[in-house]
Amino acid sequence: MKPQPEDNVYWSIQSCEFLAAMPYAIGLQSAANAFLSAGFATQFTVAVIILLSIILIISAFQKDAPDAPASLPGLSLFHITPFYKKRFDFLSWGIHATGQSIFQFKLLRNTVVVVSGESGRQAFFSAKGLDLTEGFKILSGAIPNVSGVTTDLQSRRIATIHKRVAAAQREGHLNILLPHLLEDSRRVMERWGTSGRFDPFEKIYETTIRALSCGEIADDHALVSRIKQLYDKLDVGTTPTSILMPWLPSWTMVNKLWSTKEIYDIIVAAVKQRQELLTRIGEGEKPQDTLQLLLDAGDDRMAVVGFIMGLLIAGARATGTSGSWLVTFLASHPEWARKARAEVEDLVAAHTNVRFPSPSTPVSWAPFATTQIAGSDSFSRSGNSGYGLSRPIRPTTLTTDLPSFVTSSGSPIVSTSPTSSIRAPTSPLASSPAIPSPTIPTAWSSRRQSYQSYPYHPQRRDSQSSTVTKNKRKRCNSGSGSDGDPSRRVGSRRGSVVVRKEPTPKEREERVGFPDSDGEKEFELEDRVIGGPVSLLGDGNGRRRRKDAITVSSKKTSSQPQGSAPSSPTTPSPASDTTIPASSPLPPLTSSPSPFIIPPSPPTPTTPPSISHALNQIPLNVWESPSSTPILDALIKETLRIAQPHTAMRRNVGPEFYIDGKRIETGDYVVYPFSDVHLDEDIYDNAGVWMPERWLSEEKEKVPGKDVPFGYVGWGAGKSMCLGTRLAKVELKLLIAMFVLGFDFGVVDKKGNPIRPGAGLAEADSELPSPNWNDILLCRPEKKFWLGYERRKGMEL
Ligand code: HEM
Repeated sequence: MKPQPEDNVYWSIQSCEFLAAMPYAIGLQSAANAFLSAGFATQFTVAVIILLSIILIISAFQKDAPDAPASLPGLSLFHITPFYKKRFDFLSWGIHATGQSIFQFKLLRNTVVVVSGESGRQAFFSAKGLDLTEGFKILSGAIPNVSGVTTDLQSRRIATIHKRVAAAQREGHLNILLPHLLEDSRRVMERWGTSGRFDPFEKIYETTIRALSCGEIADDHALVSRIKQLYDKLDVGTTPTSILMPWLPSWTMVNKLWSTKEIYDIIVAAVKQRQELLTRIGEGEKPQDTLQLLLDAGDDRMAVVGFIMGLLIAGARATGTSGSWLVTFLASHPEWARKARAEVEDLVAAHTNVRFPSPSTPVSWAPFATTQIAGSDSFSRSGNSGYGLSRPIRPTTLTTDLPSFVTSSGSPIVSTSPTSSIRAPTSPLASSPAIPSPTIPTAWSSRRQSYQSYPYHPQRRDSQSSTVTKNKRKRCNSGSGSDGDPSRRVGSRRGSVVVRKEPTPKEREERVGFPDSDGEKEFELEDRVIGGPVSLLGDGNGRRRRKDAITVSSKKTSSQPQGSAPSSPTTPSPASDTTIPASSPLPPLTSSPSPFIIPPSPPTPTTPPSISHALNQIPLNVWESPSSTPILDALIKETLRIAQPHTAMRRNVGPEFYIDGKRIETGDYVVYPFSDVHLDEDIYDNAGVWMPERWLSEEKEKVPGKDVPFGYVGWGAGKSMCLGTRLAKVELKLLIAMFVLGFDFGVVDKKGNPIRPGAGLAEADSELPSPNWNDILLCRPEKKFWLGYERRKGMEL
């Protein structure tokens, strides 16, 4: 019987025949043949593309639920690249395109909800279900991905890491770290030579490695540079494909894997090296650094490696980036560099026995009279005037301030005599080179040696310490130093006792405040070494503390507990105090063969005091006290506001909840761009302009964002505040202090010419570096720039 058309089976067969014939009709059969005969890589790629297309088509036809955030218009495939490559522009566009403060888009199968506005921000930072670690996993690709070591960590492991981060920032540990951080900055800056130019985004990062790792890495410059390169490769390898499809064997993915492996190997080798050292020295003195802290806490090797790998990104990279921007802003705003320099000089005057000359020392900056090279960025040019410019920062659509022109001319006039007259500077920055006292001993030179005393250092000298230490102790105990003149005070600092002529009240007054760019000042100080000891005591736990600083004067001999900074943040009175505070953290000195430290050599009376030596004497609590460092604090705060392009990323681990009436499903990713609050003109006047003064207003109500919930999020907010704030702030302050005391500097173009306003104001202005919020990690401007610098005459780093 002939099948009838109504017969379902008949029509099914007919349909099948038709479908079977169709590929021939449209050429798909030959495509299928080509696909089957292609290699695996092609087959794989084609399969992925087909799969993605299906997902995209399906998602394009999905309708938003009534209480769901508005979806971005357009095909979601086109949202992926801008989210990673032009994030600031993309998110701003999203808000305009949807007309909503909260919207969503798709990253393949992942829903990402973007939150903005005050109430959205409040909900975002307070929501219990929003998890930072889960959010970063998929949305940020810059973290080296080693499952179980840096990613996919159990919450117990994460809690342990947080505990260790806190331990690494306790006062005792920071006190130990402080001189090492200064020494790192000194070594890095010493390598720059006396003048030249450098790319801050390449060079500043090098100073931030030690605090979160160990001497084995931080003391090896080649290794530090290599790590920087490898983390840069991770950044470059962070493409949408490598983040969203990590299983796709693309070239960037392979590169990323390779870099991750190399970083891993470097850190594993350093940890192994330390463990071998510990076996060798047995009960002997252990190194005192963050790695040791982790090992002492009983963490296994993988936990230690994970900590260092992860925090070199979360911590060292963030600190390096902020440091790079800080020096860049200072280079563009000499008036602030001057203020920072004056503040640090005041700290030195108030808390140390080192006397740099009066801030009004007459030096006109003549940069680059001699040419040296920092890294490969060499250039040569003859002497010229300094840079000076207040410049606007315009992340995208932002307002500007008016540039002000400052200039300098002439050659440096540097006195080498402690009693010479000093003329006022004409350069904005070149205000106060050191007139080194030839009689203050350099405890720092001995500290430099301490770095050679690591057991793996080729020049280690183990056994020379005890006699030196004993001899010095004897000299000190003789109580020499009192010459009966009450205006002279005597202090003991690491192997020396210094007699200093007390400055008159007028002289003291002149040292305080910002340098007077026109005024003429004279200053006279006398420093005389009369010998000196340092005694150290162990604390019974294998750690040594420097014993009391010994102070001898015509009236009294006093001692002060050592090794701990005074707990009160109040600033000790400067020279009127007869005791030189002994609270600055110094590497412990001992007669035992330490793997970390060797005792100081006898003081060399002719060596000038170095900046790092001076800064090291400033107690930790002074660095941390807002009343001691208002300028440095304002600089940091403003820099984090305007040059931190962070987008906070979270995943809702459940349950679902609402933000601004819009439902956030369990599993959704939620992001909040910091630009939403930090560039908000309603909170910050001239929000796009770098203006540290906004944080210095004496009237509380004028401090921006004071009454706005989470009005400033530079260190995070809510339950995910930055856990490294304390360390990062100290690191940044030390960095600025070293830089402004050691150098005159300014922004230069590729030919090495200072970028400054003048006849061609508009061009010069457009040349100046301005944060690029589309660069999601560094905020680095698209146009390359350099900082030109010249070492200040007479200043030892
Ligand atoms: C200038 C340097 C630094 C800046 C600007 C900075 C900024 C931030 C910000 C904004 C957050 C919150 C991120 C978010 O909400 O998505 C954060 C979190 C964090 N930071 Fe920092 N940070 C810096 C240095 C450091 C350092 C040195 C460490 C380590 C010692 C560190 C450890 C962390 C950790 C562990 C978190 C995650 C906290 C959590 O999981 O709740 N940071 N940081």
